[in-house]
Amino acid sequence: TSITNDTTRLETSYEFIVIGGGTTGLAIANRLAVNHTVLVVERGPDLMDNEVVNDPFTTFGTPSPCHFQMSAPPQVGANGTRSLPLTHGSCLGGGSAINAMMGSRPTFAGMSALEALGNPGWGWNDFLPYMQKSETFSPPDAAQRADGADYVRVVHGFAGPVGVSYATPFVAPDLQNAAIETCTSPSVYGLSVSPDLGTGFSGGHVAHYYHHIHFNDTLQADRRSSSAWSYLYPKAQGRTGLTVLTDHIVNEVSTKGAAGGNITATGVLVQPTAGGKVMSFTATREVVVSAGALYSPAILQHSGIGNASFLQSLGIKPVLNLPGVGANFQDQILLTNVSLPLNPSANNTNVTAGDKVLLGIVVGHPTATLAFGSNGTNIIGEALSNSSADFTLSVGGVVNAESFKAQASVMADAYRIDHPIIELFFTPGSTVLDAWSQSILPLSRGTVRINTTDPSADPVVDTRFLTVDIDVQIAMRMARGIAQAATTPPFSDLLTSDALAQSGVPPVDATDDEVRSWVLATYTPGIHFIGSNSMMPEALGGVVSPELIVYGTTNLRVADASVMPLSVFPHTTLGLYGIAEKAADMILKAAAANKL
Ligand SMILES: Cc1cc2nc3c(=O)[nH]c(=O)nc-3n(C[C@H](O)[C@H](O)[C@H](O)COP(=O)(O)OP(=O)(O)OC[C@H]3O[C@@H](n4cnc5c(N)ncnc54)[C@H](O)[C@@H]3O)c2cc1C
Repeated sequence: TSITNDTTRLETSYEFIVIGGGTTGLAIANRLAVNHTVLVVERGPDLMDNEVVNDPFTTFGTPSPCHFQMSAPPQVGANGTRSLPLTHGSCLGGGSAINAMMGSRPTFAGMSALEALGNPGWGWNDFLPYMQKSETFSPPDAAQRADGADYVRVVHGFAGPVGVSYATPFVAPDLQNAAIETCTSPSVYGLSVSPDLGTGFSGGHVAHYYHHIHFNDTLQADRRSSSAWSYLYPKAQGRTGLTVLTDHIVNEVSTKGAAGGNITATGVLVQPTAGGKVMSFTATREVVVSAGALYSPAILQHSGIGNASFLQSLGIKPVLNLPGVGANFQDQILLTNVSLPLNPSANNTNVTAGDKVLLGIVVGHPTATLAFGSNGTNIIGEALSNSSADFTLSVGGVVNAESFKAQASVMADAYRIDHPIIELFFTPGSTVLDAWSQSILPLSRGTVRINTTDPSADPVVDTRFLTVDIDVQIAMRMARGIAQAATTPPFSDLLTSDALAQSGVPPVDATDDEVRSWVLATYTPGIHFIGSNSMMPEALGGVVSPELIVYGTTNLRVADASVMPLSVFPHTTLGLYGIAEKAADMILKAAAANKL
């Protein structure tokens, strides 16, 4: 593999060009380069030797040279609006080089919803083998098992590049077991204990959680399993056909095509990230856009692919009128910074974790019934069905009301099976224990739009968080779930008696108005951006087909978080490796059949 930031010695033609050397892009490039020439263009640098990036315990908010924040239009707050910068990774590995490595998978119900939205071949049974292909799962050792960790062998992979393991050492087992027991209490969510949250079954479970970290010495010991440390850097992953160009941005995809017919991607225009001369590279087979949900729609728009009248308003000549580009953008929301002071007498129980802190070592997933009572699925189903599309349509979050209704309908069906509605997770600290809660399947939709023809400028990402009432109702339930957990033994026994008041979370008996105000004043982005080039029928505002080919093109694919039309990955990364493996498989099959 050649990794360089110098274009002078590069070939100018490759069979495949992958835009973005992030989570999905490097995984796809690795598979294609086994028997094809591939150029990856990555905007950020190669930080292979940077120990801040490599160390799995420097996570989430730690200053890192890969860590960037995009400013975004203000969103709803308790008393007006709030500014919520959007965090993303820009270096080899992309988001996987800075994320919290919580190793989450979708459920059977979630993948059924994705399939029902018009995506045959994307159900759980089709998708599981691709998640397995990407993974080397390290079963818990005897000590971890004694502390409660478990797994279900048949759902895991044991020969893939991505290391997935329980934390080693198994931090704060007393906290973990107390948190699990508390989540089984009817006064919290009444969850049942699961051996493994990756089986596809949800049904209201809580479990010890694994992370995408190479704790397994056969891969890379104690390194985060970023896509760079999984699919690129290890010697076993070396590919003579693979060239990775860092510190350069793709300005646009070059295309040719007859009017009224499908267009063909012929290559990309590239310039140094720091500015400089524009160069052209040719792709003889396909161009794959993997620049993530914030940037991939912007690249298509700069290429003349998007809402034609919008592009014309910026002076860009439309190549393809595809109004869904940049619509359907979504993110889960997070209730975070809930720091519950630790009871000093609990120190002896091994709850402190020093600086070896991993986010979310215990995760609970209540269903609608467990969160909202025995009639919960009907309450949520009706709320979804009755949600008005008007506001979302007026801001361009969906291209038509049918799209909003179709998405609400498959979400209601997913909840009817057993899909989790909320995630509650626990994180150890030295003097505090943190409880966090995250929404899973939001219905609010925003937009990603360029506002200049300068390809190096960030797009405008208008998230429209919590603009559909059902999302606010679920967020309020999330806040109440944290309050209940913090006051229910044995978890509460680990905390000071005034821990909840210290954290600022409204008490269990707070009024709805108090809870709503606190939620609107404190929520943050979940940083699981998706949807801005959604895989769904074109009539619903879809941008790519189930084969991930951009509608109206012969050989332009998008494969990254932007293609997910629904947030069925509670955290995105392990699912995205599944998307990468499936995309590579489809691309290689098409190449072998000489279709492209
Ligand atoms: C702080 C944080 C914590 C997170 N925690 C978790 C977690 O615990 N578990 C989990 O599963 N997920 C987590 N996520 C989410 C997950 O990391 C992302 O969803 C995922 O990395 C997105 O992958 P992607 O391939 O779509 O895009 P990315 O990984 O973002 O890759 C896109 C790449 O494209 C590059 N690029 C952009 N524009 C251009 C251009 N014009 N030309 C060339 N290159 C370009 C970018 O620099 C980037 O490297 C977290 C994310 C963040 C930011």
